[in-house]
Amino acid sequence: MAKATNLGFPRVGVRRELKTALEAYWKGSATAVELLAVARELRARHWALQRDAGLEHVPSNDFTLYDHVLDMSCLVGCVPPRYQWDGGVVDLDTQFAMARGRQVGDVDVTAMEMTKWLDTNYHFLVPEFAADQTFKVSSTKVFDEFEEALALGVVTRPVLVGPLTYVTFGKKAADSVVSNGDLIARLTPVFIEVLQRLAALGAVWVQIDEPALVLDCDEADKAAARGFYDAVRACVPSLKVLVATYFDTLRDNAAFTFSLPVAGVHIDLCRGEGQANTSANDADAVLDAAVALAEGKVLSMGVVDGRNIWRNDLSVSLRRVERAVAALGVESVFVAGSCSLLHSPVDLAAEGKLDEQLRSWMAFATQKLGEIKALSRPRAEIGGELAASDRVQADRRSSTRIHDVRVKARVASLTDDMARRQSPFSVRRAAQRAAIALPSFPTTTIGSFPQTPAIRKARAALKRGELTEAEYSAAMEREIQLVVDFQHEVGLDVLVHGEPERNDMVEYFGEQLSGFTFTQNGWVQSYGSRCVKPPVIFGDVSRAAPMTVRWSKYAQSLTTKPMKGMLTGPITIVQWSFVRDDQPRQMTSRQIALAIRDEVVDLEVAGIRIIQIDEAAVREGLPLRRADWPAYLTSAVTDFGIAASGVQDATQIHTHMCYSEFNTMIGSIAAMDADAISIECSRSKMELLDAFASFKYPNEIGPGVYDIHSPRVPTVAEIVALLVKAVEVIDPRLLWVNPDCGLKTRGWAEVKPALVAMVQGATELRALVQVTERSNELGDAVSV
Ligand SMILES: CN1c2c(nc(N)[nH]c2=O)NC[C@@H]1CNc1ccc(C(=O)N[C@@H](CCC(=O)N[C@@H](CCC(=O)N[C@@H](CCC(=O)O)C(=O)O)C(=O)O)C(=O)O)cc1
Ligand SMILES: N[C@@H](CCS)C(=O)O
Ligand SMILES: [Zn+2]
Repeated sequence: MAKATNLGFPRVGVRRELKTALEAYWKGSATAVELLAVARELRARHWALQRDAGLEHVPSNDFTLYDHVLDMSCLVGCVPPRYQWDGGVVDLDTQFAMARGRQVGDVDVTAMEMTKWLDTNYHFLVPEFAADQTFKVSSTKVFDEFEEALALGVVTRPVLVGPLTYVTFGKKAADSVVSNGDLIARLTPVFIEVLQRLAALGAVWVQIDEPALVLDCDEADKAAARGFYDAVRACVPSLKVLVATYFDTLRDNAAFTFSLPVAGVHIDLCRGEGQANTSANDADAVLDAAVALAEGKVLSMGVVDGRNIWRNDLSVSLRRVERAVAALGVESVFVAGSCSLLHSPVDLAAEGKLDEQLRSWMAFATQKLGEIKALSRPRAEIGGELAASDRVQADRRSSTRIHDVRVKARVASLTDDMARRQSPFSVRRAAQRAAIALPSFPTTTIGSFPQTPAIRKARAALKRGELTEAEYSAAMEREIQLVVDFQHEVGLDVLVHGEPERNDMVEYFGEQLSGFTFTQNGWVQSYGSRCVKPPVIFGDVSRAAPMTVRWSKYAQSLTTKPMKGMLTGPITIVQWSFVRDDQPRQMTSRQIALAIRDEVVDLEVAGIRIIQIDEAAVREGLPLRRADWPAYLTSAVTDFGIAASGVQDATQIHTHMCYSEFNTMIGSIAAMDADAISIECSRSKMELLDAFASFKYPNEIGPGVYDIHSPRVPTVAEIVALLVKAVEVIDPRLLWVNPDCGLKTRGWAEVKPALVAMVQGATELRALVQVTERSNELGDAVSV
């Protein structure tokens, strides 16, 4: 009936083969040839899988060794000067230096900035545009991979990040007056050269990803994008271009997008309907509007959710496909995932231990290929699939496992004052200063310490039944002792237990909360070789028993210094889980907020005086359209308040957020009213602090002083320079000193010197800036 197509497939491999190969290469235990062989094998496997599933359009260049936006920067030769690129083809080690920084011999370069890909937990490397930025074709990857697939008998649809999106998410040098339009114009001949070469190699279709079109778009940027697509049409008329949009609907950009001179447009028909962070969009209305605009074009229908694991309701989706086919004709409709399947785990068949009923409700990337194919076929041919899908949907709807009347009653009985601390910040601050003795510029870390192979081995052994619970606990307690000893030795002021017992900051809580289930191999790439296994929320959430108290209590027993309790907040748990799609996300996060509140109160009762509730993903969850922000932010602030406000004034609540631009939501961050917040700042050289400074953020703040996502060890001078920048804009009495984020991805060899440098930096700052606290009222501090 219609064409079965796909926008992108996960790269890591069902057993995270790419991760293993990359990390071996970085460690020096594998050669580039070995790494590239693994990559080639993965590509071949994934192309074969898609071809064998019957897909007619299979993507290429969706694979990457690190990040597809980094690949674009290499393709167009956008390599910042600090990498001393020779201007030829960007080689492997230059690419990895851009991704991770490099510190070898005399060479010491920082990595490029990394940030979230729209509202996902995937991180991309932010393109950097110099004032006089020029572009030229500087990589052969997209051609090589097209030819590689061709040799295997698959004519693929190469994928490129579109110029509007590439430029929108890039960063211009501070001294630059170049506009997005200028950059798009400079990129146009480079793209045309690439597209001409692809056409010459035999490409029929090319997919140009423009998720920027689901954002609030500038008219000038849209005009520049039109100029680009006009030029492509004129210069490469034989190539059919599919403009792919996803993660939200096009709304006021729909008419513009469908008016572009391209062969097809892909739209996301899964966001909205209770899944996105947006006000619910009626997918039928979105589809009807698109069909009306798609005259003469292919409409690619993103009906299979690329960002969740629930099985598709084939009856609902098929009706939509049939409506589009009736209006546009069979040749003009593609069936597809809503976005690249990059955001889904690879294969449900790799799950040996999932509860059978829950498993029957799920589909991972491999299963989604089957759903796409089924939806492309005539109704008469898929009777069996439709009946099975209807059974699954009915089973899920009527399951008693989903609903818990006690949880619903507790949410219904919430009152406004449960979301507010007892006293305002200035009163709490006085109580906290009396209860917790700290120097000026107190030093702390974000929570995790290196997750060493020994820790992971112990956990794997526990899972296999080779270690008893008691043996595992003893091993984790030894790790905690080690981490506490180290923090004493270095001289940190507020200690952490190091989170050795956690596989992941969200999955760990998901494993202990009712209403969640979790997978064995449901890995999804987060950045580079780093993956997460998002837990699955299938029902009402509650806390069966304390989750972290025993570890924090044990850690506190080892020291007289304050031991910070460590929790993950409700918005982050929702954002980094696969979320139920049968109720609004706000209801799910409210239930989790109550569970976290109980844990916070239990930590306080256990003697923990500082408790951090990580809301690392609160910015990432911000809806893509401004119109949807108020509802999300109001709910997020309330959830945090509910989680944080069960404690006394003297208990200090911290929060932590990473990789975010905060300008857009600084008022809401202030309204969360955490006593202290730590944020990522160092890759952006404290630029992110500007939002806090210009807002006059009222509470305490710890701007990250070194980048933990890079193996590079910072110098004391660098840290002091960043801190001096920070005291220029932030009241010094409010300033904390901490890294950007948790240290779990680093090794001790890097963490030790880095934290020594950080504590030394704080000491030097104390000598440079004396802070006198004359009263509890802020605004009259003296800094010299
Ligand atoms: C802070 N960040 C996080 C994000 N999202 C999360 N869900 N969690 C986060 O912490 N998003 C933003 C940032 C940056 N993103 C990440 C993402 C991932 C990591 C990371 O370190 N991932 C680890 C995997 C962590 C994990 O689940 N570990 C498990 C399983 C370990 C394992 O691989 N076991 C082996 C056997 C081990 C052996 O025998 O030696 C196996 O199963 O094969 C655990 O510890 O138990 C990664 O390595 O990718 C960080 C930041
Ligand atoms: N407490 C967590 C926060 C990461 S965002 C950690 O330190 O890893
Ligand atoms: Zn973080």
